[in-house]
Amino acid sequence: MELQQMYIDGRWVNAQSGNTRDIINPYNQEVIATAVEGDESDAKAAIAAARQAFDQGDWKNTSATERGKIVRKIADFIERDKEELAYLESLDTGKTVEESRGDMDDIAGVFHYYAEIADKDGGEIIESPLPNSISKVVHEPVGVCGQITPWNYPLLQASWKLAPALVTGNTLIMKPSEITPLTTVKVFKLIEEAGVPAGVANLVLGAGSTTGAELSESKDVDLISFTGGIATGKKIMKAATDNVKKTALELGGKNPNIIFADTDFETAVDQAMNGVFFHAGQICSAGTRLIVEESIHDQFVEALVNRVKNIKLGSGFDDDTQMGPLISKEHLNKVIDYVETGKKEGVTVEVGGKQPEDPELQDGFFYLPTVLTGCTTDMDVVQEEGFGPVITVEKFSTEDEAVQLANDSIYGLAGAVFTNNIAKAERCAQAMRMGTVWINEMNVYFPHAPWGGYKQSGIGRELGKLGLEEYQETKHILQNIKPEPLNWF
Ligand SMILES: NC(=O)c1ccc[n+]([C@@H]2O[C@H](COP(=O)([O-])OP(=O)(O)OC[C@H]3O[C@@H](n4cnc5c(N)ncnc54)[C@H](O)[C@@H]3O)[C@@H](O)[C@H]2O)c1
Ligand SMILES: C[N+](C)(C)CC=O
Repeated sequence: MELQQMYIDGRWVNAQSGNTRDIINPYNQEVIATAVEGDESDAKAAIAAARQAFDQGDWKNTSATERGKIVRKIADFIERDKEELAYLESLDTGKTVEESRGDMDDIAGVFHYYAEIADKDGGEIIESPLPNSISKVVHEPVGVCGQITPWNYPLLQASWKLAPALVTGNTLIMKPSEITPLTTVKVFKLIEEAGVPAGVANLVLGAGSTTGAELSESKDVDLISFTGGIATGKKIMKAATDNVKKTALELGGKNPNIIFADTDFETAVDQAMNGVFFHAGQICSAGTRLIVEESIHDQFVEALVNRVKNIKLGSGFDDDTQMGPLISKEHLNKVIDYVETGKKEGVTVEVGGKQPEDPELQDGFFYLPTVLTGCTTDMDVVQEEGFGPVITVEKFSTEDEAVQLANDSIYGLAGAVFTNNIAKAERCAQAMRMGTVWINEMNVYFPHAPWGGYKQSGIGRELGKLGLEEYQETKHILQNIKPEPLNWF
């Protein structure tokens, strides 16, 4: 594969230092590509290009219709190159190629959605209390946007930032996770092909502590939009204070899934599995905290365990693989430590709880799908985001208790409730302090609906109209149409 380069001011460039980084396939640890490894100096060059393009370029004054057309082209190109993108995403992350194809459909959908709504906002005339005046509210781009993305959904998370930033007339610098840059590099080629002017969209590659930190700290960046872990989010928020940047944070989750006894049993078991073992649980909104009504707890756990034993681990490119590896050795070790913590806290490992022994999986970063019972809210395994194929099971006996357990968390990203009593489901959904609540559903998201977290799961929203507004300033323009002296002084 060709060297993965940065895209700065309309040119594909190497790092100023000349450094590079090997990109590793998590299935077998083979080097799949080499990427240039930028640092602060490359990030500064990209910020300068974005600043110049915003302050002196035409992008912000290009009509929203025209910007929408260009963003629509990006969507079309993603559809055209879907197979290549899906291949790269699976190679880089280990997820099944079927999942990656689904991601690519979602990603094209995000670019289409924002292309479509780009020119639907003509501002608003509002009532003015002053005589002879016109009062107007308009939206304008924020300016230069830093965008930092994680490794679990590399291109999906990038699309949630790129599409709204571009249609609203901002300029941007994106920094993908240093371990999964492949699809983001490819999409910048499509951005170039679609005719986005030089300097408007810039790509830097490199570690968070260098390139990412520079984007968060720089006084020339007006907005920082970050998706990733809570610890990094806190650092970014602190770094952003210096020039009071706008800050949008999409952070982690520890997402409860409440199962009432009156639910459709088989559906709830199936959805609970999907909710946590999809992409080996490396999903911010994974339903890793199962909260089951006491009367069906044992039966539910038994059904879950029986099915979990049959999950097929393997290469994302094999048709029968249901779950791929974890992203890296470092992350695998975190998941191992997380489960060991649970064991020390007294949980029962019903299934899994270790790495697989299958000789074919020894080169990859695999961990067995794991079910832990006997869990209580005071345990670290229940409170911390494990970000692996591990589900903790708690019991409840009343609706109030279920909601109270679900809300007992520093996180508030997403949650689910399974019941056939819709009034009860609605009451729970209202009481659950989370940015998304699914009723008899799990892990669904689409461009029209806002996504984001309550509490420490983040600040702001992506997707939907709110996801567009993150990239806009709001201006009130008041015009006196019959100016006269006030004669006050
Ligand atoms: N809320 C959401 O929508 C959402 C979506 C996907 C992932 N996530 C969260 O992301 C986390 C997993 O992703 P991760 O391990 O890549 O997260 P991470 O925080 O380690 O890294 C995310 C990005 O931040 C960069 N970074 C690291 N240190 C930095 C610093 N000091 N300054 C600036 N940038 C820095 C990294 O290089 C990477 O690009 C999980 O917690 C998951 O829940 C949240
Ligand atoms: C936001 N989502 C669900 C696509 C990915 C979270 O990790």
